[in-house]
Amino acid sequence: MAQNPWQRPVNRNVWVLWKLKPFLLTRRVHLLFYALALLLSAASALVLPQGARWVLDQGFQSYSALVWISAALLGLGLFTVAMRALRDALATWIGQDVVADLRTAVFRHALRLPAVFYEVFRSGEVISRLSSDVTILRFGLTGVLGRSLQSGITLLGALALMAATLPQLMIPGLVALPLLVLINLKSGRLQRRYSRKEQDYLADLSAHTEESINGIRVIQALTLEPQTEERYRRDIRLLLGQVWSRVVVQSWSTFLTGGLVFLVLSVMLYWGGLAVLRHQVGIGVLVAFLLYALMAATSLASLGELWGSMARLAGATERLLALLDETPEMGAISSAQDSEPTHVNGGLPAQRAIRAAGLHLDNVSFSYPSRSDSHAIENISIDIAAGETVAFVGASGAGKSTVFSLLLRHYQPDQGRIFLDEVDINTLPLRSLRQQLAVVPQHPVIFSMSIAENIMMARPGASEAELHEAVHAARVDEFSDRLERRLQTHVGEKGVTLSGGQRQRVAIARAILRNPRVLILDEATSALDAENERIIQEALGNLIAQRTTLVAAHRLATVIHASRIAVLDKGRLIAVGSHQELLESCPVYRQFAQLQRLHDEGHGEGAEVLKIRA
Ligand SMILES: Nc1ncnc2c1ncn2[C@@H]1O[C@H](COP(=O)(O)OP(=O)(O)OP(=O)(O)O)[C@@H](O)[C@H]1O
Repeated sequence: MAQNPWQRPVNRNVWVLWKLKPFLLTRRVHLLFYALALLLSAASALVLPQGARWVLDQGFQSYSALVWISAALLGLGLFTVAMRALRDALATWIGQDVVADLRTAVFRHALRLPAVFYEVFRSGEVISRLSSDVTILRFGLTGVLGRSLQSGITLLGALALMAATLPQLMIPGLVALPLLVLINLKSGRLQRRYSRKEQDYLADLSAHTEESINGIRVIQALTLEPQTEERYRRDIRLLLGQVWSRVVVQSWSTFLTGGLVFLVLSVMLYWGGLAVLRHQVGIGVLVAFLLYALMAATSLASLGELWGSMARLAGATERLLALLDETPEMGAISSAQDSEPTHVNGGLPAQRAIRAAGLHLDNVSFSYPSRSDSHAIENISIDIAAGETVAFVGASGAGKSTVFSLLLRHYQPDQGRIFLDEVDINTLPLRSLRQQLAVVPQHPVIFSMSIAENIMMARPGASEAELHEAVHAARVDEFSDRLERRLQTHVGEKGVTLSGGQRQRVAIARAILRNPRVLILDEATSALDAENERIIQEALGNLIAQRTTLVAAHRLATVIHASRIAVLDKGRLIAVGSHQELLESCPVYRQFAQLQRLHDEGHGEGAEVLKIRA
């Protein structure tokens, strides 16, 4: 089972439920009515044994008394069930509302957690918390808390009325009480432990399920179905093992508590019966007392059971609230207006009237938190003028994507600063920074919606004309026009119905529509064939001409268009210059160019470009 710091919150105390107070307090009026209904339903239930006492002692003495008593029983019964119905309806209402708020708050927070968080925390676990833990909370808040309160009130009321009716008969109950409490405490503790593990195994199961379904093609291609199935079975077995242990403890506890309660009741009946036989007390008094004893015992047993459920509830609450305690990214976007790109060129077509931005990296070093012992990039300094196109080349793992992640502030440099137009990006609001940048990643993320919606998410307020302009510039229309529903075609989960190159074109259209000041192309055209890459390069040419562009590419044909080329080697910037300068002065670049030439000649692509430029 995977271990990570977030998986098992240390403190599982039921007092964690207190932390739900802010969510509950927004429903004060409902809570007030709920408390009233709870009190009244408990009180009316406590009156019933008094009615029984009266019936037995006086009810059968005249016809009119019998009529009155029957009518009173009907009235009291109706009142009790009405209060119960009101109590349950309010509990459900409040519980569902609170859970909806909590769920929204956690989801909202999860959207704003930094990249570092998701490196350690598997997305499946976040999903598990938002689904299975929320379900526990939903049933817990509506059922467990309400029933605990009801049982608590009934227990206190029944004990008080027992003491008022036949105090001496309470002795067997008082003797058995410590034993009952002990059994309940012990079983509660054990159940808590098992249910905690149960939740962790469940989180693991969801994470594995998500991973397997997401990677289904790899699993099928590697014929790993039996192994994956076996892992799933093992997860289920572990989960069931915990459930079984919990059920065994629960059953033993129910059996022992129930047995003890009936023992006590029998002793009470025997002693009380002797007093009735000796005419020391009326039969109605004894029946009322025994009814209260039964109520007290039932409430106590249900409180014991609820203790276990309360622990489950506390665990689920803690797991959800632990997410809320995580620190969001610095300057996280808080409202919808915050994330809307606010371009100065308003309704103008996307490509016009945007000012490029200058960039300056000043001695930047960074290590990923999970690999703090090695630098992903080290002492990088570079000045990039507004409107310039700089290509970053270097072997896989040299640090190209890391530079881009730092620019987007997904991570903070350990050392050094990054300036956008001479302003330290850390001093910029995140919204302002990110709306000036657009990234076309190597593996674009496509959502399960239409092609148009996927592109429009880059700028939700864009006009139809702007959308079509971006679609055409990125050559999306070349494949969308062949589809029956054109841009309205649904692309399936993660865009499975599109090819890699088509997904890249959708991402390029997004960037064009976003209309940024700095464009980042991270192997953006790697999945395109030479012909399509040439077409897209042309389209990007327009876009690139008016803004600062950073390109990471393995293909020389792509890199060669840049104004300058920056060569990265194991996280260090070892040379910056034009293609020709680097060919002459930088052995690493020369080797890269040679390898590319061989590759391009081997594939018959790009060689032309190389010859013309070199
Ligand atoms: N999230 C991460 N956690 C830990 N280490 C990482 C992470 N992402 C990248 N690295 C490491 O940082 C170094 C730089 O990676 P980066 O992705 O920036 O390289 P790259 O030049 O973009 O490579 P490629 O051309 O293969 O995309 C590599 O050693 C990589 O293993």
